Amino acid sequence: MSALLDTVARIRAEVCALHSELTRYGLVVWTAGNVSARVPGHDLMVIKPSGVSYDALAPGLMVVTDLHGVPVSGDETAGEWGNPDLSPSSDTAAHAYVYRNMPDVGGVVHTHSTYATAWAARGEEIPCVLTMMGDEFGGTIPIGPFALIGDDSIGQGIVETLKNSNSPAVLMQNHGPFTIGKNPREAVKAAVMCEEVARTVHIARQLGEPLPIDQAKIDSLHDRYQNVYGR
Ligand SMILES: O=C(CO)[C@@H](O)[C@H](O)COP(=O)(O)O
Repeated sequence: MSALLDTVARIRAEVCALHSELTRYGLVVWTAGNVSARVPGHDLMVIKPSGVSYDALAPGLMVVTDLHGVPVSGDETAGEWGNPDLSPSSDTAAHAYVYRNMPDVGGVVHTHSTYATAWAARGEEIPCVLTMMGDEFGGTIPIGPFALIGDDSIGQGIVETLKNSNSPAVLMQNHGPFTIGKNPREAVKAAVMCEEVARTVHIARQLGEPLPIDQAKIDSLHDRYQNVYGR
């Protein structure tokens, strides 16, 4: 049990700190965005509490839930994880559905970053017209279906859209980006990159028609960035 407690404490600190990246890169306003992480080897996840300001977050406020989004109570965890006054993020069901159905995913992020959400509002995928998109997304950033918040609907849309895609980002229609990664830091990185390319392609569109990149070249970019870059 103590190894698990240590692991959860480390992940709570990591998830808490990663929310600073959302504010640092201007991806969120007020409390509208969240990061979660899987607890490896356990049917547990750690996620931001709902409605708490980013500057008030602390590791001990991160909520531990099972993979159905149900908070794990203090009784079950020797009082170490319970936050009786805090609810997990309102997007918890979506994050939990992703962890249940995508076993390789270790982190999930949701924001309403401006440019990516503007593409989502139009229901338009972002075409792969930048080498940075080939690198990070391996193609277009797809649109997911419209889904209401609160149950598995958003999670189903994320999984259905991303399971056959290279992209770690999906723009849920009329809502905003959800990103995944093998760990929460990678999911945050995808959220940062998603907003950056959404902004750049939007600006390019104001000036003319962006040039597409051949799929073979996109595949080459993606392979290099995923397997060679930074190693
Ligand atoms: O999309 C929405 C609401 O429309 C959510 O992303 C919330 O804005 C997240 O708030 P928390 O419950 O995570 O504080």
